[in-house]
Amino acid sequence: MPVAAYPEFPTNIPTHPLLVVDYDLIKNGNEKEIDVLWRAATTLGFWYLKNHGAEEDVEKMFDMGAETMDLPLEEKMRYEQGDGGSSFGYKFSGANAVDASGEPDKIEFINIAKDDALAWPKQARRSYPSTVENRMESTIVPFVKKSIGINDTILSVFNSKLGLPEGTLKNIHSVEEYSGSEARTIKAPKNLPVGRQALGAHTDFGSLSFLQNRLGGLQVLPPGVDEWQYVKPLPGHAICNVGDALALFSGGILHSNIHRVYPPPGAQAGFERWSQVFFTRPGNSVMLRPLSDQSPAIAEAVSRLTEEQRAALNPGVTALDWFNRRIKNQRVKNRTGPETWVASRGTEQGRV
Ligand SMILES: O=C(O)CCC(=O)C(=O)O
Ligand SMILES: [Fe+2]
Repeated sequence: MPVAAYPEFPTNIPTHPLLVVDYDLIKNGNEKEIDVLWRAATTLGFWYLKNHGAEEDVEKMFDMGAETMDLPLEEKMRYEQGDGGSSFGYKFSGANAVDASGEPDKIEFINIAKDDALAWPKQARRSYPSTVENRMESTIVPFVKKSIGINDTILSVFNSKLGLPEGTLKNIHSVEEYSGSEARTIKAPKNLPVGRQALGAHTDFGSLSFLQNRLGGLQVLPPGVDEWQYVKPLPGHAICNVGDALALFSGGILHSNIHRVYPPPGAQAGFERWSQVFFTRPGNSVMLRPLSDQSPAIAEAVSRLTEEQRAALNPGVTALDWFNRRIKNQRVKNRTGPETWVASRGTEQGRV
């Protein structure tokens, strides 16, 4: 469980400064703040979000995560996500590869489907450990609803900036349709060897990620830069980022950036590292493609691309297929060789 006071992020380690976006201002339509958000989303694709109002919900999710990870491994394994490409449920440490050599990851997490949270007390997709189900009403449903509200607001800003007909992005991320949207609580053990990847380099599969972490370890490889850089956690600030689906829908205008998780730097390495994420992903049936027919700005962006880039933005699959392929090919159990890693890739464009 996150502790009250952690050692500071070391001052001698370079970090990548993210733009800070004030959610309150965004919600109130402040044009200057919307421009900051747009700049962040179309350059690195990562930004800090303050005044989002979800701090207490996130703390409770961390408590739920601690209760869940404290269960015996045998009990957690009854809810494991499996090797078939589904994400919901528990993932044990070492289930996924972190690179093309098949080196296993060092994190465990619990993924809870937005569909299960919203259907509660009915079961929509699957069952979860008692520590999850006992906190569904008090902790998970409020966190999921708040995260959906925040990500929907951001999607509506992108919708208008992209010149899409009103409600286009909201409709393809409809809460009614089953989707890969989920809450994830992650635990990485303390004292990992320096330089050992806890979570391999990746772009996020879906549209928007709303992330909270307390210790360093998250790194980004910014466009045009060859060195990985830490993103420093700031108290009270979420870290938000664009995922692959939005990059494809927007014809590459919105940027889904590669990131990974290393052990926390300096004295922070001696502590368990916890993160809490909500991933907004498109409805399962939605085709991933640039929405050029609905936005002159997207059509224009696509017209400037090379044939190869255009093909990469048109994978010809639904969100569900995209998502399943990426998850399935990450699993060490499904690995045949480096080609399995390649098959798990999204919009990284060969950068990992
Ligand atoms: O733990 C973190 O800081 C990042 C986690 C992440 O990138 C992910 O779960 O996709
Ligand atoms: Fe990620």
